[in-house]
Amino acid sequence: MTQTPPPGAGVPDVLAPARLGPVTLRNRIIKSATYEGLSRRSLVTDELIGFHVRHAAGGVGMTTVAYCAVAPEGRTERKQILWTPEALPGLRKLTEAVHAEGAAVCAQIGHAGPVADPRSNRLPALAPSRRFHLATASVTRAATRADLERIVRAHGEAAVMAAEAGFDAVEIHLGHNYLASSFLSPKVNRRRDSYGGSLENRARLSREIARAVRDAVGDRIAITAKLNMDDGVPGGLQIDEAIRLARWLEQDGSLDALELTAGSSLFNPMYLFKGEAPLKEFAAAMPQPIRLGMRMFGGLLLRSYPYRDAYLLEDARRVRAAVKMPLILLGGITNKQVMDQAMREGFEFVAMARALLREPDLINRIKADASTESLCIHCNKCMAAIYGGTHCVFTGPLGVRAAGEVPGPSKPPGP
Ligand SMILES: Cc1cc2nc3c(=O)[nH]c(=O)nc-3n(C[C@H](O)[C@H](O)[C@H](O)COP(=O)(O)O)c2cc1C
Repeated sequence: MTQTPPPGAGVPDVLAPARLGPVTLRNRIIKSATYEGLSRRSLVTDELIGFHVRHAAGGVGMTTVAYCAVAPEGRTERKQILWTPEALPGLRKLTEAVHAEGAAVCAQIGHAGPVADPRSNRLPALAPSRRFHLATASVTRAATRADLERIVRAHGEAAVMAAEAGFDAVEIHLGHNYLASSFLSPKVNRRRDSYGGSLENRARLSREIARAVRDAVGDRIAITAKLNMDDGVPGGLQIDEAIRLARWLEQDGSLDALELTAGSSLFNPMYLFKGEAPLKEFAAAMPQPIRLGMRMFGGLLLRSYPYRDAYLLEDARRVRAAVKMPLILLGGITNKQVMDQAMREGFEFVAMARALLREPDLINRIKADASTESLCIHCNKCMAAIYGGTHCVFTGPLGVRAAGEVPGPSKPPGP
């Protein structure tokens, strides 16, 4: 006689250890990249180490060092970490400190392309095609074939350095209209060569980068990519094409998992986040002349969207149905119920950003009490803090809750 499986049988426990490629994480919860704004002269600082130690001590399975650029012109701003031999000692100190807290550590690698600030970098921003962009108030330079070869190679070299520095994983940035994602976008990519036009051509750069990273490090570390499902802009990449690309990436075998994201730092940043648009705070944090542009046109760029838990789940379910490779659900994961839902729906991992900026120890609190609710209210004011040390405006730079602060009210359920 066959026994009826207990409810939830076969569904992984989000708090139990899990394999990500060659690495075992202590649980299935990943701190997703939130640009820390804590590097100096493109090198690691003690503040950056402290930031990740707090998240590691707070219970996540893996923390992600945000956006480390593979080329000087690919930094969003000049002080951002760049993969150079001089950066290695600091990165090594960081990975050792995170490991000492029992967490794994991933480095997000990429090229900001048209999102890079050319004034800060003192180099023109690269894009598929030459074009003026309101978000950076500048004209991009069309990448040459030699640029693309150099950038693909640089991703492989960055992954080798990451492995040498002790990282457990790298996450390739294929989202938010950064360089690889801007090639995917029919709106931004107007090329007539083999990198433009059909989806096969627009996807070439992303696939070459993933292949170069795999060829460079093999199975020494895990390799993931953060992939847009929808740019959130008319004429941009949309879910049907993203699904085709996810299938190709799966077939290529270059990646151990895909983290699913959405939105465009060029045209529609709030699509990434949902919730309130922190217009005033953002304008105040921007250097001139972007500040002026932000005051005048910011409302066009930063639109508010209603927030709900697991707000990317609908598109992510479609990707889930199309591929077998491990997937990381991101976007409005704030409590155990939503994490359990993600596991039930077949996602292998969840990734979290704002709720962990609000409370770096949220996962430990959830471990102690599964009914714990996040205190994050999705005001998105943390976004405006990225230029001077990313933090929650309520919690402060050290991620400390106010004395006596208690968990907030429940939010509306997700989809
Ligand atoms: C302050 C801040 C900085 C961010 N920086 C990055 C980044 O450097 N790279 C990246 O891919 N995503 C970045 N993100 C996006 C987050 O990784 C995540 O995709 C997004 O916040 C949605 O997840 P959440 O609902 O858990 O916050 C950032 C988000 C915030 C709030």
